[in-house]
Amino acid sequence: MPLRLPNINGFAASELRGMRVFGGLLDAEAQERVVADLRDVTAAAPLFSPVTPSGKAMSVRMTSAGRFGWVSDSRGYRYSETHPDGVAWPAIPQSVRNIWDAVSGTAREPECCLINFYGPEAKMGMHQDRDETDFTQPVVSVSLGDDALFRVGNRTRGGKTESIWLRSGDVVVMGGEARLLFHGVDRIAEGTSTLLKSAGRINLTLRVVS
Ligand SMILES: O=C(O)CCC(=O)C(=O)O
Ligand SMILES: [Fe+2]
Repeated sequence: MPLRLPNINGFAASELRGMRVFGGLLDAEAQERVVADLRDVTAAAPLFSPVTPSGKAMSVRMTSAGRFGWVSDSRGYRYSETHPDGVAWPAIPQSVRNIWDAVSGTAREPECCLINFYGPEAKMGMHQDRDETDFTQPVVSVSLGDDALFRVGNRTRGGKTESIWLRSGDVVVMGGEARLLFHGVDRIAEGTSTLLKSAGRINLTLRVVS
């Protein structure tokens, strides 16, 4: 996929190793709309604490919206059409789909909106997003709530990395050459945002799965 640098509503993307970073793409009202819509999602598909295949509890809590949700347990990491409780995932809210439409640069629709909730102590180790079928399709990440120190590495594990703080309303497109870069979250800066009722951060990742 060619690397496009769109200018959306006056927002020029900055770049981090080919990831496009739209700083402050969502204004306060847009952020509040998304958070309100996410409350409906988590009411139908509650946040759960995933366990890695090796049996370690992840520090983030998660749930999903869309046809597929991402799950992890002793059987491995995978996409599933049902929540661990057995229910279908709720639809991806329109407020979230609008973000995808603005920045993804693809005609495909997102099939999964993974919702990660980071408490003040949560982090996410360096990983690639590679449970999807088509790596020409981007992953779009939306940050809400407290700031997060986001680290980007290389296409193989290890090597030099670069970090940026992601703030509430920032949107990152991991596409093209940057689609398979290792990335993770080292820490959350507690109390840097008042968007959420409690301290912490929500990150959404929108994905084409099939
Ligand atoms: O929280 C973030 O900014 C990144 C989340 C992520 O990499 C993932 O869910 O795969
Ligand atoms: Fe990821």
